Amino acid sequence: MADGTFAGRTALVTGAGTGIGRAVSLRLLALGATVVGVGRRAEPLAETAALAGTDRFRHTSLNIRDREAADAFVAGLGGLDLLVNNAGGQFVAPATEISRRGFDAVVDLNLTAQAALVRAAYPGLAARRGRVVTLSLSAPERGIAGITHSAAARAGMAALTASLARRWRADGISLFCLAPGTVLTDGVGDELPAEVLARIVATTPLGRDTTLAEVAEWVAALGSGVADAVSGTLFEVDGGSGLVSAASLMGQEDR
Ligand SMILES: CCCCC/C=C/C(=O)SCCNC(=O)CCNC(=O)[C@H](O)C(C)(C)COP(=O)(O)OP(=O)(O)OC[C@H]1O[C@@H](n2cnc3c(N)ncnc32)[C@H](O)[C@@H]1OP(=O)(O)O
Ligand SMILES: NC(=O)C1=CN([C@@H]2O[C@H](COP(=O)(O)OP(=O)(O)OC[C@H]3O[C@@H](n4cnc5c(N)ncnc54)[C@H](OP(=O)(O)O)[C@@H]3O)[C@@H](O)[C@H]2O)C=CC1
Repeated sequence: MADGTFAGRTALVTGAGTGIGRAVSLRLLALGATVVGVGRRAEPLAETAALAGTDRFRHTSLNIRDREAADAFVAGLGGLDLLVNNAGGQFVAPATEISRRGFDAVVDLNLTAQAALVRAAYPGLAARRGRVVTLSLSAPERGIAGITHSAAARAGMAALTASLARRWRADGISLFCLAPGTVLTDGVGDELPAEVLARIVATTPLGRDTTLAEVAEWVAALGSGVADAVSGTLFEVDGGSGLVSAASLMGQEDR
């Protein structure tokens, strides 16, 4: 992306204090954007701010699952050029061991709360002919044993993205999902043991992880408008890992 691509543009990045959200925020800032970063914890956001070293990064503690707070916050932003729906995640467990509350928590985080953010951002996005990029998982509609709750939620978000793309095209709004392969963040390291992660990376057809820089560049590109000839699409930038059974990788195939 060329320097200054995002000059004068404002992006909201959820989960901006860590991993992918931090890398995306720093890339957008480098391209000239004003970035509003949110997450539940203040400390990681402050660390991103220190790394950014610019007052174009504004940050606030916000739990996106707190619907009233999230709606009010997004409404207060006004015009919005880009929403990066990055805050998300799950826990690995056999489907039969996921409690009702556990299922609901993961679906709330990865579908309901994200959808509500997109809805809340609609007036601001329409005012700027903006874009939405939602971080997802590869081929969720094919199923991912071990994280069945998350696969269901991500497939729902992909369907919502496609549905809204049809209608919101008239407002000049484009929406995308981006599914990276394994990105070696602290977050994924907390979720999966190192040997499982190493096995997943080794069996990825491309034979490597997806780098933070690659994910950040893809988000920036989709957010910039270069892909506006399409909308509603889920892009798998995963080295082919979506072609390999996540079930067998995670040892959850029988549950
Ligand atoms: C091939 C696979 C590749 C996968 C690639 C994906 C990578 C990533 O996604 S990287 C992101 C990494 N970070 C995360 O995933 C962390 C995300 N986790 C969370 O944000 C939260 O843990 C949560 C949303 C999943 C749950 O939040 P919260 O509502 O605060 O949860 P509670 O602690 O109140 O628990 C609610 C409910 O869930 C049950 N539960 C929680 N953890 C587990 C677990 N490990 N196993 C089973 N059940 C779990 C918990 O027990 C509660 O249920 P009840 O006990 O019935 O009350
Ligand atoms: N790393 C990987 O291999 C892959 C990751 N992804 C997806 O990419 C996204 C980012 O992943 P990654 O950077 O690796 O993981 P992280 O765990 O580092 O990122 C999750 C971020 O979301 C924030 N967050 C979580 N829950 C909430 C909430 N309720 N409200 C506000 N913020 C919240 C967290 O901050 P805080 O705790 O302070 O709220 C954290 O900054 C996730 O959606 C993940 O599922 C997809 C495919 C692969």
